[in-house]
Amino acid sequence: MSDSIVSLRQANIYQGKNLILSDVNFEVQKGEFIYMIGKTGSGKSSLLKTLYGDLYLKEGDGNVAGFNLKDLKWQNIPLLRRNLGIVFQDFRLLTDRNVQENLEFVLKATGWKDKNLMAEKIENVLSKVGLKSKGFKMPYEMSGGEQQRVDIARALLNNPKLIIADEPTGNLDPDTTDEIMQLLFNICRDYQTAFIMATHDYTIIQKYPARVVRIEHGQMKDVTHAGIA
Ligand SMILES: Nc1ncnc2c1ncn2[C@@H]1O[C@H](COP(=O)(O)OP(=O)(O)OP(=O)(O)O)[C@@H](O)[C@H]1O
Repeated sequence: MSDSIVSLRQANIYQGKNLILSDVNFEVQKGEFIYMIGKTGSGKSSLLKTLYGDLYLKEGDGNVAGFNLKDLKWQNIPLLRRNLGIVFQDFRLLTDRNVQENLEFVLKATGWKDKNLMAEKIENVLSKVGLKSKGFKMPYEMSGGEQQRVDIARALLNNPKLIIADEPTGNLDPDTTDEIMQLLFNICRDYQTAFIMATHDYTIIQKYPARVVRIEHGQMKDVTHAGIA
């Protein structure tokens, strides 16, 4: 079986009629950690949205976790998302529900029914992110770092092959950023989960080196060995 989790070939990425990125060729293998850098407005989010089916791939070929982006029907988008984890800068937790209920909400929405299995799974992902027995907490009772851990736990619920993280440390102080980066790298190593992480923070990349792609002038380039400055 192929270990390719993402494959884009000669992909052109549009926002409406505007061509944002052209001729993108991008491969991600199982268990790979990749940083995506680029100035504000360069097209990072547009690319990530294409990978999780929020933007339609009009030109070129694309495959993500076994789903062909080119003939992805809207009915199949939830199925694609079930194979991915998505982590945002602003956590996006439901503020009127506790941690347990936030996670249960996602499980139910993705077809889980058995109460005991759901409780087991929730305990399992919370322990993976170091929040065992914190299920009763409300989001507003938690620090930014803890909320980001819940967001990561939520992304892990369906054992994704790929986690897409759009600036996951953007709202965190340097110490908490460190904790979250260690957590992401541990998940990548222990479960062979691939990561694509958009970031503006080059100190993270220096501290936790991995493959780097840069989005610039409507193109994507692999700059891992070229330096990031
Ligand atoms: N919904 C939209 N409709 C039309 N154009 C959009 C839309 N979203 C983004 N764009 C445009 O697409 C281009 C790329 O934006 P995108 O959000 O992908 O950049 P980015 O690199 O993720 O930026 P940032 O680092 O600020 O998040 C920008 O010119 C932006 O104005």
